[in-house]
Amino acid sequence: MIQEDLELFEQLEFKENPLYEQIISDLLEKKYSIIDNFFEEAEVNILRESLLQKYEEDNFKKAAIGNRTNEIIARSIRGDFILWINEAKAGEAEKIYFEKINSLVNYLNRTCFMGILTKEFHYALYPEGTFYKRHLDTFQNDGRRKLSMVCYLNDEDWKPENGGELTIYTEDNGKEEEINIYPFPGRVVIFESQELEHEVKPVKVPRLSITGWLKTR
Ligand SMILES: O=C(O)CCC(=O)C(=O)O
Ligand SMILES: [Fe+2]
Repeated sequence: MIQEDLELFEQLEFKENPLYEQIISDLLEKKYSIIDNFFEEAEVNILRESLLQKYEEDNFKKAAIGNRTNEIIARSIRGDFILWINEAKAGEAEKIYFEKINSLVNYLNRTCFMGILTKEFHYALYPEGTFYKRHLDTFQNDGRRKLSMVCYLNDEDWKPENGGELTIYTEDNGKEEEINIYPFPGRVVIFESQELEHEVKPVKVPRLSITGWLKTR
C-alpha cells in the first residue's frame, strides 16, 4: 500500500479502546494510572522466564545513577540489577511485550498528540534487601522522558508482606499523599516522568519487572 492509502486506511480503522481511554483520563486527572492484568498470566510467565534465564546467564548489571557516582553512593540509592532490552533484537518473549506497548503508544500518539518518538526499556531484578530511594526519573538527566512505565513480572503468589511497594508521591490540595502500589504480576503502572517522585520500598524476596520510558524528541 502506498503511504496515503495506508493513512486513510488507518483513519477508517480507528476504534476507540476503553482501556487506553481509561489510562488517558487517569493521566490527565492524577498523572498516574494503574492497570491490573495489562499482561495476561501466560504472557507474564513467558516474560518472567526470559528475565530469569538472562539473569542466570549473568547478563544483568548493577544499575547506576548517572555517571560519576561511586559504587557505595549508588548502592545506598538503588540496589537493583538491570538489563536493557533492544527492540530490534527482541526474542519471542520480548516481542509479546513490545506488541502491546506499541499498540498503546500508537493510540496515545494518535489521540493525544503525545509525540512519543522513542522508547527505552530494561528488565530489573531487585534482590532481597534492596530498594530504590525516592527520586524523579529525570534525575537521569533525560528531559525527554515523558511517561514512565513499570510492568511487574512476579509470580502469582506475591504477597504484600514481601514489601517492594512502588510508592508514588502526589499532591492533594497542597498536602502530600502517598500511593502504595504492590508489584502484582501483570500489573502495569504508568506515570508522568517529569512530575511524580516515587520510590521502591525494600523487598524481602527478589522482585521482577520491566521498567521503561516513552520519550519525546
Ligand atoms: O520498579 C518500580 O516500581 C519503579 C522503578 C523505578 O522507579 C525506576 O527504575 O526508575
Ligand atoms: Fe523511577
